[in-house]
Amino acid sequence: MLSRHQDPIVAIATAPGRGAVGIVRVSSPQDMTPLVQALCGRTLKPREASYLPFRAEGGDPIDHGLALLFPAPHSYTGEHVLELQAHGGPVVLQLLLARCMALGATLKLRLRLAEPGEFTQRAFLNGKLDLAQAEAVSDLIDASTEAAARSASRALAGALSTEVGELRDALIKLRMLVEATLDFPEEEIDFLQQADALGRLARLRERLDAVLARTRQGALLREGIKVVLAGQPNVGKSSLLNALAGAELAIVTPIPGTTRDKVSQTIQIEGVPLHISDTAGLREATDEVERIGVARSWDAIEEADVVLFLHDLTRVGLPEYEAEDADIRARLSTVDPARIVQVFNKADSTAVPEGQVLPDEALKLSAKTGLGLNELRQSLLQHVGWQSTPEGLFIARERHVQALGRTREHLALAMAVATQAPPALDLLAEELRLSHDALGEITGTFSADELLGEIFSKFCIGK
Ligand SMILES: Nc1nc2c(c(=O)[nH]1)N(C=O)[C@@H](CNc1ccc(C(=O)N[C@@H](CCC(=O)O)C(=O)O)cc1)CN2
Ligand SMILES: Nc1nc2c(ncn2[C@@H]2O[C@H](COP(=O)(O)OP(=O)(O)OP(=O)(O)O)[C@@H](O)[C@H]2O)c(=O)[nH]1
Ligand SMILES: [Mg+2]
Repeated sequence: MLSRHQDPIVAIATAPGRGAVGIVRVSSPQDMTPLVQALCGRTLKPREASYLPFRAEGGDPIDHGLALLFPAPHSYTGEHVLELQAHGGPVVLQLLLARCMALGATLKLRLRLAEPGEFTQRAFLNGKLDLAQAEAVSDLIDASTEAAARSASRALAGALSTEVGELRDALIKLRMLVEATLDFPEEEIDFLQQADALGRLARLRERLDAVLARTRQGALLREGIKVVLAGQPNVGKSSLLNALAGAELAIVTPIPGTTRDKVSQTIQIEGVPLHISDTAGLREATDEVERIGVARSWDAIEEADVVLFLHDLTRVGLPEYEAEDADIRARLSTVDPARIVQVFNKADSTAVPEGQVLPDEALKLSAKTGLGLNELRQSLLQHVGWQSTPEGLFIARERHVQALGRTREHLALAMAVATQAPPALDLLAEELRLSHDALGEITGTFSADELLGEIFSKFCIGK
């Protein structure tokens, strides 16, 4: 039975709507000469643009455009690819698409509409791209900042894949040593001493840590961070959101309890997306609407990467104000302190109470004048471990960070086993296998054959 991955697929490749040029693209594992002949009225030279009419059923042209044939395997998908580059009107492109589908039926090609990402999926299945590169294609298209686009392009060119590949090669060498000792005990390979397996493990983990750190940066750039503005009513949360966003997004009034719903906006600092939420001031709510708003504030705090706990400098020290702040502090005690940043707002005001000593790490700023906002921005980036635009940054995903984390865990377990005397070789082999599996998830290239190939190419099995 033919799998759905063997069906020819077709889609409009360009964005919907009007455009100067629009492309309909077909990818097929089978030769496309009959389709090309019927549609273009002639055969095409490989990888050469031909200007010709795209013919409707009766022979009339749907449009005149450029046809391009990329014979397999030298195409984006690794299959035969036909591109019809037409005028970019939505109706023209729909007609071309429908014509391809109709010809597919007549010629019994099993041609169907492509699913989202299916051309790139084929590129992955045919080894044109690995999984991390395929993901980078999508990240490049979705990039909303220059930094994101540049780093997605680097990932597409294989920056993450290369790093992972180097780790994988080192891991395979280690596995070879251990598996060989297991499989050929008569060889009496004392791999621990002779091959310095422990040293190799330690070096591998060091390299892994370096890749993990860079991958985290890449993931930050892609996923961004969730920042929540929290604190008593009237401390200036909405004013701070507006100041950071540079727009009047949330309503600001001197009336405590102005904000009731969560107001969110994504801004960027040094290309890192910050998803900022302004929330209802935290207090014992006086009505049903506010009560729900405050409950949402707490939900937002739970989910945040960073909580900006805002205070009002003009009121610090006042007994009633301090009592309210203490209540909030008590409830915030369940939140990891590393996620909380203390911010004292209204530093522009002359009414700052005398003799007030602020915590060392606290930030003083003014949402009104913008004083201290740059320090806040830097502090936010620092808080999530952003290192100012390192050269060669590649975009990455939380999935990659997680996979590298699991790779590291199994490596640490392997090290623990290897340090025992005598080491339990089967356990060691298992932890290394699990580590290798986790690493392989990133590029999607893991296969047992690869490992066996390495082992048997280096050892003389006939001995
Ligand atoms: N018109 C058009 N532009 C496009 C694409 C496309 O499919 N069509 N792309 C995609 O959506 C991107 C380019 N990606 C591509 C990747 C590989 C090959 C290709 O033909 N590869 C062959 C030959 C390589 C070579 O000549 O060096 C190969 O891999 O063997 C084509 C496009 C962006 N621009
Ligand atoms: N002097 C001074 N006043 C400020 C500053 N920031 C905010 N305010 C004033 O403080 C009052 C409350 O500001 P908001 O931004 O609405 O405060 P909030 O924390 O969102 O209040 P709720 O929505 O009620 O929780 C307004 O009158 C602002 O003009 C500041 O930096 N300096
Ligand atoms: Mg508000």
